[in-house]
Amino acid sequence: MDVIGVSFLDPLDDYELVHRIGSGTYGDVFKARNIKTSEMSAIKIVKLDPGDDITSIQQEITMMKECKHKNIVAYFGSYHRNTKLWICMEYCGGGSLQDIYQGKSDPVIVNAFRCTFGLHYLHETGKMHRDIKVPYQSMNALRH
Ligand SMILES: Nc1ncnc2c1ncn2[C@@H]1O[C@H](COP(=O)(O)OP(=O)(O)OP(=O)(O)O)[C@@H](O)[C@H]1O
Repeated sequence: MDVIGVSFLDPLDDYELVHRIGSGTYGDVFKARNIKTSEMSAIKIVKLDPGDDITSIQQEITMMKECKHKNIVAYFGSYHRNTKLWICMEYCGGGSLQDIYQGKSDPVIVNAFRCTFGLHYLHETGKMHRDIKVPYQSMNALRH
């Protein structure tokens, strides 16, 4: 079973695991530090057993690799070592977009996010605002 486009080197030569962030469908996700650059990373570690269907995980890797944009989580690379697949990506410490959407985050973040809905409205109505400000008050659920 070969996952395409992964390294067979030891990921622990490049990354130091800091702590476990959580777990998802495929395995645990760890916060990690790049040993050379000190850059923080999130690493998904997936246990692969012989005969496992790797189609979905391969799709996830391919999708991450293809998406290169400053506002999309960056893909750093993957390793297949022993029976584990390590998928390394940019660490996003701000919580999930769903938390922000539901107003469960820092008021500045929630309100900055709310502003993007305002921008959408302005663009739809053909208007441009050149001095958007972020309010710092209510934590009501977002209106959109
Ligand atoms: N790049 C990241 N930076 C910070 N935390 C992350 C990152 N990717 C995942 N996490 C966190 O790790 C945990 C597991 O994420 P994972 O993507 O494996 O599963 P999920 O999104 O919770 O569910 P599913 O596997 O069904 O998509 C979640 O708490 C998630 O917020």
